[in-house]
Amino acid sequence: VLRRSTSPAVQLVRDPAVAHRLLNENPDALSNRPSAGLLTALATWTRRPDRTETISTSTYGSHWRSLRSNLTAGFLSPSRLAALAPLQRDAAQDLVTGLSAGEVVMREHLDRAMFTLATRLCFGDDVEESCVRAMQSVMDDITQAMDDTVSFDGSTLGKVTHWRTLRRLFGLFVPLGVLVRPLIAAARARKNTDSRHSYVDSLIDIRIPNDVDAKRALGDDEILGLVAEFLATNTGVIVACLEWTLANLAIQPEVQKKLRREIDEAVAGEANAWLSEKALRDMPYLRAVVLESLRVHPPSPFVTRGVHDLAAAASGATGRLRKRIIFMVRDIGRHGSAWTDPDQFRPERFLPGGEAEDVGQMPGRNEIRMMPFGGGRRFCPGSNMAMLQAKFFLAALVRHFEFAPPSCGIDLTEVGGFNNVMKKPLRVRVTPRALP
Ligand code: HEM
Repeated sequence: VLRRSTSPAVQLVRDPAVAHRLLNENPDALSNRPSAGLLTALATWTRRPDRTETISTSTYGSHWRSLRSNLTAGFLSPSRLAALAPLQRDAAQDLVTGLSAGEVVMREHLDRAMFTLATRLCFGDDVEESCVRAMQSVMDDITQAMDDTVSFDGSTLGKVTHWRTLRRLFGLFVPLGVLVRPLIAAARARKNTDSRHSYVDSLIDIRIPNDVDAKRALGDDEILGLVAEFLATNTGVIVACLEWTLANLAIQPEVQKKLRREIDEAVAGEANAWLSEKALRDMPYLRAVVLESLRVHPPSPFVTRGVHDLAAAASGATGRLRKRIIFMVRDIGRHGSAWTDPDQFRPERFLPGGEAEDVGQMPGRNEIRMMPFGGGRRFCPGSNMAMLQAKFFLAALVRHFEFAPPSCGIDLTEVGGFNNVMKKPLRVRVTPRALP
């Protein structure tokens, strides 16, 4: 009885047509994730959880809008994305240099490269290597603790377990803070200098609308939460996407060869050995390979929405959670009504003339056939950057190496958590290429 009276209803959505109808017909009701409200307050012992909100946890409204537009219109604007190139090249160069012939477990190399790049984007390029690795280790623990919250079912017993997991999760922000607070202080100290291009610099500058004093700056606790969100979103999901893509390329050498041909031709037209953002945009097969990987193995396997009490929402509060809707992103991308041979990895479907020639990374206006970056108002604001990173690193790897299955073969079993990663980290046989 208790369980029934306290647990919100849960609706699982696996059908692309139903996902499209729900998101299109209910943009207001589906503009929030389920709030953890009381549980978060208990776990953090804070009365003002709104003061530690990130973009993903903020309620739809002015606070969320300010944080999100700082990321999209400010930090991820096209000109800023173009300015990323040197940092990307350094990270790719380190990744390529670190790989040698033989059987290699790719995840540790990819994690290291992507995390180093993420910290540079976040804080600038003068963070000590030992600090970067220490942050990586704490962020690994945070990701693990987040995965442990996935099984929360809303039951009373679940709430007790969930509360403990949340406490552990929030406890990890203490060691993260020890590493990050000095970097925030250093960024505040360089406030009036020209070398201010990092995400933390942008967070120091923004002003948040506020009922009390019109606009206010973010405090260090809030910046810490946003930094953790940035480091997590810029590492785990992109690494998962690269790992799944390489696994499929190793299994299908003809797809790998075709991709390599396109990469070699594109590099031949470049002034240096790395592909520019413009060149990456003009590579249909590279785009098709990454999209097919995101369709078959979406790194974020589900997307949640919380339908809250509308009366309370009208007065600015989140309101009691009435219903939890879970869009099963993986099932949607493999639905038999939208795809032929949905489980097969076949990038050609995204090429002109293919069944998905008009499908892109975001849901279409008239239909949804896949939604690896979510949909509706809370779709992923980093999708363009994610595509750019995935394509750039994949092209660098396929240009410099050939990838083949190891003696034990490749196991495509998935682990369902917040991030959909390979159960057995990918091991591949790597052969360096003599570059043309
Ligand atoms: C392959 C890489 C990535 C994948 C697959 C991915 C996927 C997703 C998904 C499925 C969501 C939930 C969307 C929804 O609820 O409708 C999301 C949200 C989000 N992502 Fe990404 N993401 C990726 C990379 C990034 C990057 C690089 C950034 C930052 C630069 C980023 C920042 C965010 C943020 C801040 C949210 C919360 C948005 C909000 O609540 O308004 N993501 N992402």
